[in-house]
Amino acid sequence: MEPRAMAPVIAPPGDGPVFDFDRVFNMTSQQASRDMFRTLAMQITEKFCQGFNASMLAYGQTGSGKTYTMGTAIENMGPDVNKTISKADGIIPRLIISLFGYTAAAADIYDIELKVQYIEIYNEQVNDLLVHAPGQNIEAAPSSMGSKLDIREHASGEVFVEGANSMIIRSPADLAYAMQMGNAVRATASHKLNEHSSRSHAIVTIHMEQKIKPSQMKEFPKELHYLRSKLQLVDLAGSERAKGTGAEGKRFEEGVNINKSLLELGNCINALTEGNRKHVPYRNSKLTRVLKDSLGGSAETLMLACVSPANVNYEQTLNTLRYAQRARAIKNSLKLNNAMSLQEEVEFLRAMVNKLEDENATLRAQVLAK
Ligand SMILES: Nc1ncnc2c1ncn2[C@@H]1O[C@H](COP(=O)(O)OP(=O)(O)OP(=O)(O)O)[C@@H](O)[C@H]1O
Repeated sequence: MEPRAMAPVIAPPGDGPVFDFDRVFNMTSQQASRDMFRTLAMQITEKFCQGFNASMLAYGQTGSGKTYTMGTAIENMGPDVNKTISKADGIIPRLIISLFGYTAAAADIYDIELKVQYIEIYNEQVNDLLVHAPGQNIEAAPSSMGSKLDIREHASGEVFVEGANSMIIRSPADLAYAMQMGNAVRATASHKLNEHSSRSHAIVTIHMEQKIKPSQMKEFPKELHYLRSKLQLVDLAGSERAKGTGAEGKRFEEGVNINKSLLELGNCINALTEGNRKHVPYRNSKLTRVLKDSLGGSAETLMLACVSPANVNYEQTLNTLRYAQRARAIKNSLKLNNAMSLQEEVEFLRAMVNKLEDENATLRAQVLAK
């Protein structure tokens, strides 16, 4: 969220407020445009692959295009993602392609492990969306849907969702499958629970661990021998005015919880921009607890503000722009995640020694065979 060069300025006609942003995409912007891809997908993929935490949040009123732009609703991605990507596919499928482009290019240098988690926060409850085993029929009724998961923090400050399933991903198809599974579970639940898919915050988290290959140890400085990073992709629930919606019962409760969590997110943003980092109220909602690492932490964070061009939505648009304007003022300090615990370091070195011994044995066998 740190300011970058060349911020375009938009202003409503007359003496209305003026907002500045890093980039503005208008109604003619295409998902596939290089600009959109470079600014959104590539920028955070690059940081993530370099070993920094990264995150992207889509904020805006209901129906403003958050899911469409993020590409959370991956539908048609098959094993060969490059061939199946379509003009309308959003950021996530494009990000998957650049991510696997990197892992292929770095395969001679690092052993890379990727894992994905997919959760939603609905009515202040954290639900796991990866509830099926890989390969299982994802249309089947999810067994553990509705289980309440807890958010915890490691001593290092790293936030994690306790008990959330992690799927190892070895190919773009694995990641697309995980997304499709999560979406199917969300859709099943939304059928049961009053269309809640747009009433919940959806969070995809990708963890990457990179361990240098023994043969490359001498080529790279020690701080690049081990990298661990986390990428969070967040499709926030739609912000809505409470008054005038006529919502009652469950719908009203959902609205209250969405507004409360978005308000708490706004409060954290305010505290961070006021420089009062000791009293950032992360603990006031599940959403802010999960996003603690990404907000005001050591992550590269990008907020996407989705707005409607219609006059009737002027007030909502103004609110979204104000929200994004404040978020933009947060200054994160990027930090490389290359620290290992003593135990991890011992295991890492042991694995290196084993690999070197294996390589030596193979070489010796080859020499003897000659
Ligand atoms: N740039 C766009 N081009 C074409 N169609 C779009 C675009 N943005 C959104 N849409 C369409 O508008 C509808 C609403 O968009 P979307 O579901 O992405 O909104 P949302 O902000 O995620 O809503 P909610 O808060 O309810 O989840 C969808 O049918 C989507 O396909």
